[in-house]
Amino acid sequence: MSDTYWLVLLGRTTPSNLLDRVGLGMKMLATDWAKSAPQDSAADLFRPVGLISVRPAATGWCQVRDQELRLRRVASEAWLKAESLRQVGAWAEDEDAAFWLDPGILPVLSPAAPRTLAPPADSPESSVLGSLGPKLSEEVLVKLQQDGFVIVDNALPDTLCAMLRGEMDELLEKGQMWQSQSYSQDEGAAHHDIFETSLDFRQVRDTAPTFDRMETDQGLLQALRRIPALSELSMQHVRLQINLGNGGCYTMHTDSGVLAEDSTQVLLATALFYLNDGWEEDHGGELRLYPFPLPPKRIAPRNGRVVLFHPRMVHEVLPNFRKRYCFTLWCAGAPVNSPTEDVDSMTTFAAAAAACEAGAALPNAAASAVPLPLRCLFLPELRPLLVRYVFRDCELQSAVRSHVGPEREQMLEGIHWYHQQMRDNNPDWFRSMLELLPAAAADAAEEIPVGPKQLAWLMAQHCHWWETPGVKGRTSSAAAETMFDQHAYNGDILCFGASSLLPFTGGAMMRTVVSLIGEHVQDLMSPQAVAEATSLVLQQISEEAVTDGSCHSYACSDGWVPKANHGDVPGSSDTECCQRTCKLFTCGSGFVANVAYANNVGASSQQCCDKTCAGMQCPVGQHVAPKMLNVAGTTPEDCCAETCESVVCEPNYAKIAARKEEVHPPGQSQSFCCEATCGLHTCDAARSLAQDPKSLQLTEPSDAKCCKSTCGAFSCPAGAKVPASKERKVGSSPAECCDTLCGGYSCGKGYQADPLKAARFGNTDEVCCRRTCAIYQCNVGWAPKKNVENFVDVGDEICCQKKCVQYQEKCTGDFAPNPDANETIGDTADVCCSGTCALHSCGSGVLIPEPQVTVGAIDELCCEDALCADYRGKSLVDGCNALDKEKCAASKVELLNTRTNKTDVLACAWGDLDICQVGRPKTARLEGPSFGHLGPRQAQPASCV
Ligand SMILES: O=C(O)CCC(=O)C(=O)O
Ligand SMILES: [Fe+2]
Repeated sequence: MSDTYWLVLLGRTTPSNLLDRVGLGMKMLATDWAKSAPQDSAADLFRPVGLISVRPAATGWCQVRDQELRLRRVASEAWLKAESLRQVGAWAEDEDAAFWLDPGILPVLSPAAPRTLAPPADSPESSVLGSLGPKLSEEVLVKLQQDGFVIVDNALPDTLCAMLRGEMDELLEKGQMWQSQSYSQDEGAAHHDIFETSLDFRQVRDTAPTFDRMETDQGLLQALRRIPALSELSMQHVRLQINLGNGGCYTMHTDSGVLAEDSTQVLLATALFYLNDGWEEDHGGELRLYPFPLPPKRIAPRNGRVVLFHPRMVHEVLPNFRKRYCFTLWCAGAPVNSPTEDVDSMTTFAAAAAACEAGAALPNAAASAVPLPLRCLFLPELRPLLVRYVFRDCELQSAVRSHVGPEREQMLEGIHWYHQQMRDNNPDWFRSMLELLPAAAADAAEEIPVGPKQLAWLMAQHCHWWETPGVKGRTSSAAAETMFDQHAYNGDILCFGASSLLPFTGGAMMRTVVSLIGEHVQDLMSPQAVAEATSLVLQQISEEAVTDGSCHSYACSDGWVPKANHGDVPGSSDTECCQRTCKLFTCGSGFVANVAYANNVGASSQQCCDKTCAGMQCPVGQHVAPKMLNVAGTTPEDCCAETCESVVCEPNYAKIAARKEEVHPPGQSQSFCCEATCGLHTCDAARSLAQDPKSLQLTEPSDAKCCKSTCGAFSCPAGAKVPASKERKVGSSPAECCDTLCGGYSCGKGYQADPLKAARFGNTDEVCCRRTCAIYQCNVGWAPKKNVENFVDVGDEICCQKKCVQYQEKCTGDFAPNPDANETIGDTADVCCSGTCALHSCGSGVLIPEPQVTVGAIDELCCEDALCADYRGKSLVDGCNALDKEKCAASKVELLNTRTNKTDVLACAWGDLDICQVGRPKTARLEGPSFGHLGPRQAQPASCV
């Protein structure tokens, strides 16, 4: 295919001879276009007056030199309708004075041409998202603009990703996130395992300072503003999200809408940032985009990856099995005043297209040139509707697996109803064509003749997700308006003008399309052209039908649809010409019919039915719920319910073994899974029965199963008896029931049986026996007595004899205490005390004065000279000693009697020892004066004291 294209110039003057210079085919084409061009009036006829060959420049735009235009103008004078030229392109203001043609007006099979982008701005300093700007290259932005989405890897450095994960973890931990809901907070169903938050929730800004900075960060906005349609981007809204796994996922949805209830700030771009280190396939959680008419696209949530897309693009998150981090920047323009009309809930494509065009805020008014309902293919606002129809099964499955809670059923009913409405309210041919587009778009786009592939390709190329605002003189989309501008439209070989019908007839499906839209074509073409076109098509169709005996004229029966190449297949029966639809199929076991597939071609359970829960492998402790056995379901959440296995029975109830694997009815886990045990049974006490502790876990309680005889009914052997405490106890043996009586007990050594205790319970010496002296321990002051070993009533008096230590205090009078005898056995003064001199009889001399004071029993201690009494108490007794014999007799000595304090005068006399002595001289030795001491003195030499 050549890169050179022809611009047809229409004018009101005679055709220029310039046209002669081009080939005949091209001239005919131009003439055809001119015929179908709308005429201001009959007199004011537009004709093709010139052709300019154009070649797209590197930017994708086509440049037509001013010089060349001028040349044509000179040559053909008034041939150019300036306004229409302005409408298809823009006059550049630069000195080149070149005219730039929007690629939208080029023949539709031309390669896609990107728009020019604004030049890149300097990356903002200290931007958190600073690393992102350089990644959003021209190529990336162009791709985004065309496909409606783009994936950018390594957009954020690993260190930043780790830090952001940390802040998100902290938010979750501190209760700063809410459970995600689909649709709206009030009426939506909960998304299980997903938590979200935004900067204005609680203390999120303080806890997550890096995210806080992101709100005003220019890194992303500045790059996106290079796309003309996004040049007004002014702010971004930060949304954080953690998915805990367990299959948590987001249902299919779009992000389009307004940011806050009181504002009409419209979202213009969504940026999803992923922070999942080490993502692997079995972690799940991929994003699935529906860039219709392109087929759905799965995108792994890899660390540092950013996915940019149009908020109107339907998307979902597939079941996720690991903690998954994601944050979103929703980019919006300045607030606008007129609210967007809600076309999202409409079910008739044609009506929705009409509503779009009526809504002042919607840009694609020019699409009205295309027959309804085909117009909605070219109105990006309606893409979500088309996606919801084509991927209706996906939408239902997505809603099932992503929600929990009682609202889910209601929601599913709503979605199902919506799909049915779409089916009922739109023509079959259009719906089947819609369904062909994604597969067709996935194929290479080169092939001709024209069919759904090209239509899909046409949509993808020329109906861009974002429209270019602000092109001179225009209020709506450049691409769409150009595409459907009447001039361009009528010159477009694919847009159903008379000459464009033929290529479609190559395929039977498209022939159907053409014949069905025939009536609409009338709106666009002169009656004559329509008549020609229609007869041409019909002629060709009938020729084919007649000449080749093909299925073309065969109408399929109910439940059958034409084969893809219907017109080319020979035959005249359902089996030859048609394919069975699921409407005729009866689902096999393990499958259940789904009305949504009724019109699908198919004749197998896989094609026509949903799997029921019957084959589901439920997790441990769960089983397929009986009510789900014949119901569609693909996840354990849909299909499984708790079995008795995981139920904990209340006390005195036991699990019913046979029901372990069974699912219990909701709210009846106890009554269904558990049965009473003997723990609940009351035994018949009147029959001396009591609960058998071993039976507590037994089920089906009865006296026979749960009770045993009590000891009250048992007779113990001699010497034992049932104690009162065991009377109600279960038992029937001496060991269980009987306690020994003392009468049956043999006392140990040192003990004697106590007859008084014979009837008492006991089996110890202490309880049953009396102690004998044999084991009696005498107290201090007592010593064991002999021959009393068998005495009972033990005590010191009986078993022991006194020691002298007890007697000491009685050693008085003529006796004195004798500690030496303390340990001696005895209880008399003779044995225990010391005798004093009072008890002594002197052999010579006389007893000393106060003899009880002195312990002793010999003369030396107890006796003194009889004269001692005279001398006692006298002093200076030696006053005679120095005198000689003569003086002696004449001398006297005065003695002081200290007791009486009287002085005695005593004569000296010559004594036997030839010394002068006082009085009657004696041999007794007189010690110095020492009188008056008290207390016993023992072993003192006898002296006069
Ligand atoms: O988690 C994702 O990948 C997408 C989340 C999303 O679509 C949303 O929050 O609107
Ligand atoms: Fe979303």
